[in-house]
Amino acid sequence: MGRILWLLGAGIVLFLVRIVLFKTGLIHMVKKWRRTIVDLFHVYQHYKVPEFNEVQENHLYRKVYTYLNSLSSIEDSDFTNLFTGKKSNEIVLRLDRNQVVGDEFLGARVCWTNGEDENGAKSFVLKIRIADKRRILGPYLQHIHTVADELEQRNTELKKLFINVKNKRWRSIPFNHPCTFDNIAMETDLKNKVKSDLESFLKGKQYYNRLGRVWKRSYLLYGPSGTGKSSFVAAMANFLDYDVYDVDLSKVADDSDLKMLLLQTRGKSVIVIEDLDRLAKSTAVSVSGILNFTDSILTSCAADERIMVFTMTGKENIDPAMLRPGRVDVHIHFPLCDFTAFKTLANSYLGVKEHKLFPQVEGIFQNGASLSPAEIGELMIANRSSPTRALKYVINALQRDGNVRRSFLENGSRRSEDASSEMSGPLCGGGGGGGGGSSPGVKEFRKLYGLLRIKSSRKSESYDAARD
Ligand SMILES: Nc1ncnc2c1ncn2[C@@H]1O[C@H](COP(=O)(O)OP(=O)(O)OP(=O)(O)O)[C@@H](O)[C@H]1O
Ligand SMILES: [Mg+2]
Repeated sequence: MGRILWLLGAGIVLFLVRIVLFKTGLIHMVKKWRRTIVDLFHVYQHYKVPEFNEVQENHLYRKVYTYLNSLSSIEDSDFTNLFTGKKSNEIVLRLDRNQVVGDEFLGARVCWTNGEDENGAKSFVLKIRIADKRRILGPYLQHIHTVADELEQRNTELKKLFINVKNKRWRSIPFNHPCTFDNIAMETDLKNKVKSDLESFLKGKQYYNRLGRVWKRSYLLYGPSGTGKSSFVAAMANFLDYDVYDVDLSKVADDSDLKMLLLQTRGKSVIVIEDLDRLAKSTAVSVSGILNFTDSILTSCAADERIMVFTMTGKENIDPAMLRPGRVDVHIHFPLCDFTAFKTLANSYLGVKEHKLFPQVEGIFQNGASLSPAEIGELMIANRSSPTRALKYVINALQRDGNVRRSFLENGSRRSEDASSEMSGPLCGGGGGGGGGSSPGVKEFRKLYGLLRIKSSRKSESYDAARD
């Protein structure tokens, strides 16, 4: 009887201890102690996965990052970061600096530490029992690869914009620029050509590989300010569903920094260098350094499936080597507004397809006045509540500034003609683009390499297809 009572008492005590441990959370502390004690009886081996190896991004680091952040054990950590996810109501967990997270694989326990040293160099450190290493290390890393690939596949709709910061590193933010080919005012013909060019690039991996070429394509966008070059880059990225790397040359110390930045870019991305003609003069990076960007030896070290885009106001000030065939595949001119582009803008900004003031606007364009789509767009946005008022503002601006612009361009054009008798035709684009004219050097180059010009009209000036 006494024995039964004793057993009953012991059972009740155990039950109460259990309730206390679980209700108060003391159980976690007990587990931690147990683990610390067990750890004392094992020998461990550590593996470091740095974010970068010398210059290149270590892809395993990214995979481990994706994998660890998906582990449910993060939720049990003492401390972790919370961020908003893709959707506004979604919360995601992210490892904090030096946070340790445990994982189990094939019955073995491993630990990861999210390390960062005082110089900001990041790495993950895997701690694994020597006794388990031989059995699980290989399959475990393979498992991380597979899970991370699946997760990345699911997250592909989240595009990123990378900006270079100091120390030759990229930092990214979500890229959600609203610009698409649909809302860019541009000749439909030209737009379709660019789209099909991009589509055939997307499909061309095997073709490029067979030719022994790096799978990349480069574009040169040139034209006056506010004509939509940057918007076009965003539209390209949206069309391809690619990330964007925006190279800020003023933050690049020299050519070798530029190379290192390129080597860290991932595939499926658009790499942009804006305002090349302005920046090339004022930065520490040389034209030859920029040319290396398109150089096959260098690019073959980096990821495939990349689009390079250079923007500039005019081609005259640029080194002809930059325009050499095979270096920049497609040249696209962005002219000032003409009447057709104006109508596209009126439709998208004011919702107006036809208007009694249109004939007057057309007349002004026919007289040669023009403004950039950005200037016209701004006037339309500011007066969007009244299309008639908006159009009157546009007419005033065209009559006032458009003619100033035209006379400026005419003078510029005369200067160019003085400089070389070989210079032919108007400045690129019927609207009178500021930089469309080909310099004599460029012209010679075109003749020499027999570059294909798709058309010879004004439209054609917009799309020089110097294909492979
Ligand atoms: N062709 C266009 N169609 C529609 N909107 C345009 C067009 N061109 C410019 N815009 C509008 O004008 C603004 C400026 O355009 P954007 O920055 O793309 O011009 P840009 O050519 O890159 O100019 P810059 O040479 O000064 O960098 C954007 O907000 C864009 O929406
Ligand atoms: Mg721009």
